[in-house]
Amino acid sequence: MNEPEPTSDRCSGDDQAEQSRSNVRDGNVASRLTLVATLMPSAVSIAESNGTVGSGGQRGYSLTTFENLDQRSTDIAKGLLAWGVKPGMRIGMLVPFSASFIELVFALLKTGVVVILIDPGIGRKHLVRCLSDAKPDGFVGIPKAQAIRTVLRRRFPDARWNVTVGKRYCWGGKTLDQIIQLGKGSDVELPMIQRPDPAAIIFTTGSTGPPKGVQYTHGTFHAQIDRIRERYDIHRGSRDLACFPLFGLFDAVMGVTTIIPDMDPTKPAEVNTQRLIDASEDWEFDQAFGSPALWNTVIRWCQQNQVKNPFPHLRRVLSAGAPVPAATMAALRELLDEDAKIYTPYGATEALPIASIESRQVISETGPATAKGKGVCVGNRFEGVQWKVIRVDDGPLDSIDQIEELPQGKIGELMVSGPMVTRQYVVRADQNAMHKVADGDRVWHRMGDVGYLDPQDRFWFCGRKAHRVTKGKKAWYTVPCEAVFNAHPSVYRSALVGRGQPGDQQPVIMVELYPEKQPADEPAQQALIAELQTLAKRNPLTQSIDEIILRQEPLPVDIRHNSKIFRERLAAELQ
Ligand SMILES: Nc1ncnc2c1ncn2[C@@H]1O[C@H](COP(=O)(O)OP(=O)(O)OP(=O)(O)O)[C@@H](O)[C@H]1O
Repeated sequence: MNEPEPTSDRCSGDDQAEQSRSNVRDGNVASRLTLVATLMPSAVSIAESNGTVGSGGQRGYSLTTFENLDQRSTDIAKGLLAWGVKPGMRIGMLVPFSASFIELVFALLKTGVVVILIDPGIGRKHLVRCLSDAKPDGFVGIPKAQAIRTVLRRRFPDARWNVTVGKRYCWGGKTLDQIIQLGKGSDVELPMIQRPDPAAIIFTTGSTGPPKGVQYTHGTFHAQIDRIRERYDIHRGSRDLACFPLFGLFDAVMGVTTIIPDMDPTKPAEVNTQRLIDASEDWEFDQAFGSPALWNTVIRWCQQNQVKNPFPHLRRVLSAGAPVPAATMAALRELLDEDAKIYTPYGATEALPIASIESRQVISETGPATAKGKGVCVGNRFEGVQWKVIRVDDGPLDSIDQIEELPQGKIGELMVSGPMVTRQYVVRADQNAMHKVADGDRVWHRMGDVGYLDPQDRFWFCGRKAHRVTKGKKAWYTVPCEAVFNAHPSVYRSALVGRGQPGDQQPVIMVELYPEKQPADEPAQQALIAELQTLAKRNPLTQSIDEIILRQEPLPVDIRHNSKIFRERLAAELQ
């Protein structure tokens, strides 16, 4: 079960000091929660809006202290072990993001099982397929999820350990209450877990093919937590508005209060901003984590309602998963305290966090370069990350001897290594060959992103490797080319797509206009296309792009970030 890990994944000096100071018993990432619970037992760990509103207009919250969270997750873990669940089994989580979700994930980690985590935002079809491919030994799920699991039971032949969070109907297994009772009455010991032991399988978004199941070890989580805490200077006692569910898990082990707002986390663009403002009044949160889609909605709402300072205590905004345009950053800054910082971490499910940039740099320096087609600067590396830009290759690269590292400034594909970089896919394991490069003890992960490094060792993202358009030796990259068209005032967003087979493609630009800028008739449409063609001709990056299509419908994007354009679908429309 213990795979070899690079030496850099071992405890850092700080970790060791913290571990010995606090008697953290093992390498289980959940042991950090136990440590926090001993340091600040009665502090609020999770405040979850419960949908009630008092006579004075205040919203009701269900509160969980760190001690409660630690104790209940231990009871559940012991109950699962007493029932017969074994470390190393794979258990799927089918509980929507909530205090209960956080508690259950810690419980499963304490049990030593491998938690299968899937963002429901990836859609029903992908969800069932991913879960089935992960071959779960059981599920922890709400009644609705267990009912669906029962109907689809042939897809999950090994799923025998099923816990229902709520009322159990005709399907087997136990209820969560029964598990807690079992745990309370049991003297079973929690297993000793080491950092290289597997902790979770987390799925990618599936922007470039079906989602892949990434194996996280406890060490991966430790590295993520340490790097995020250090770089963003996060301290115990902070209060985080968690609009991006998984961050609630990190908050708990950092001693940060998680405030779960009244919103559907799978639809961030539909957030009700007034409810976030209410949460700010109630909790004075100083940190918030959300996707760019969420911040866009917040900005628009505040502008329309002339709300000037919606979150007066907020000092740290983390916006992850996709680039945040300079204009969005500037608009968000307008709403925040002058000292507030807005960070955009860069990374992928397989490797997070890799780099980060702060809004001031984007607004004053890198954003204008992005608009000219230089790519999106995602910032400099987190400590412990190593990266290389190598010549683009569409095939596997088995070992480090097969790569060709490119000089600074040249566009190639990015590969990374470090303790936060996962070593393998365990679902769609065939993809390991395409993404992993062996280098002695170390494994490099090929991000599937193209771009270049600048003289300050910052990475400039130029798009996905799979989305580049090629003709002979010539390549067009999505982000730089699209930026040229996005600069036109009528264009909301655009997508570069190839007509034909890779290596012999014609670049085509598909354009989504602002709704109010739709041309009224055919001549107006032709005039707009001509303007865009002139814009293309003026820039060496795009001068060979002749074909421009104005789409009537919006470009297809992922729901999770509302920004990852499904270019494969568009390409299929063209063929
Ligand atoms: N700050 C950022 N700026 C630009 N792009 C980003 C940023 N952060 C993440 N990304 C993009 O998101 C990708 C990682 O996304 P994720 O792990 O959710 O899966 P995916 O790559 O979209 O899906 P799949 O691998 O299944 O195709 C990165 O490789 C990069 O392309």
